[in-house]
Amino acid sequence: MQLIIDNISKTYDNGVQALQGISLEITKGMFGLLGPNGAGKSTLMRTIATLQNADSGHISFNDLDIYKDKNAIRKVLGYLPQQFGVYPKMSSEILLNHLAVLKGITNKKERKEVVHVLLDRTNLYEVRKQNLGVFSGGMKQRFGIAQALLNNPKLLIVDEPTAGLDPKERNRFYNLLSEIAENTIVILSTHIVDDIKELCHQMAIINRGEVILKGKPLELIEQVQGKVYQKIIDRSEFEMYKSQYQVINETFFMGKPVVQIMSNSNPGNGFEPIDAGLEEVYFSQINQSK
Ligand SMILES: Nc1ncnc2c1ncn2[C@@H]1O[C@H](COP(=O)(O)OP(=O)(O)OP(=O)(O)O)[C@@H](O)[C@H]1O
Repeated sequence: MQLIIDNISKTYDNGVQALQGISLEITKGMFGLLGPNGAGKSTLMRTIATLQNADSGHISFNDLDIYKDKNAIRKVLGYLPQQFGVYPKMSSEILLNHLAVLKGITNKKERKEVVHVLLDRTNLYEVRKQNLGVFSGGMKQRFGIAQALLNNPKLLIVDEPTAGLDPKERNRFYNLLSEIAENTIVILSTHIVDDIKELCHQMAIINRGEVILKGKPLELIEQVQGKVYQKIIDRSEFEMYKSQYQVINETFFMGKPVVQIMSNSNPGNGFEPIDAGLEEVYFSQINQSK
């Protein structure tokens, strides 16, 4: 199973270059696409989902050119968009049943079974008669996954699904996604570093429409380990540190400003080495590509 994204570019009518020569090879399992707001994640997700065309480049799934045969790809595709609206006065069972009809499950008995299996799998079976309007954010997202799984997809695209979920719901959602990823390609777009850390065996960071780093999270972390230092400073000193060091992040520790830098050797001057993780990988890339 393989999705190949080859040199995809897209400029919107207003002149924004949302994607600039994106190339990625994605295999079975969970792939994390990480980037700040406006990086181009949703544009790429919609493009893969065949909801909009790229200006140039190719995308193929298992040797199938997705633009040449959009229907073929739609048969094997599940998609949870960033803004997923539900009918608030409908129950999850009824709406999922309607959506199943739209996806072509015409046999009533089969449809009922599929709907029940999916509600059960997303932990919504008990609340299947409740109106979607009273669902929490996490429940709505799980319903979003249930509808995306209706056609038993081989490629599942989820666009920023964990924003706004509390830690418990986020964990529950991670469990669901990782189970699906056992035999599916799942592309998870997110600006939340923890999502990638917990779930993905392969990842890419995109910024301003370009892939600025790709690889396996653990290997990328290894590359920065031993090179990140931090120091509590005075707020007024930020600019000075920025001019003297390769600052990757400005953060806080118990309300005090902390500056984090990259350095191949110990910079001294009160800086302490830190155990670098994916966050440091992310910030070092994003801030370098500014
Ligand atoms: N339909 C559109 N018309 C014009 N510009 C657009 C359109 N959609 C997105 N853009 C612009 O393209 C760029 C990439 O947007 P996109 O939504 O793909 O980024 P994103 O990484 O998903 O960000 P976010 O997390 O904020 O959704 C942004 O500058 C955005 O303003």
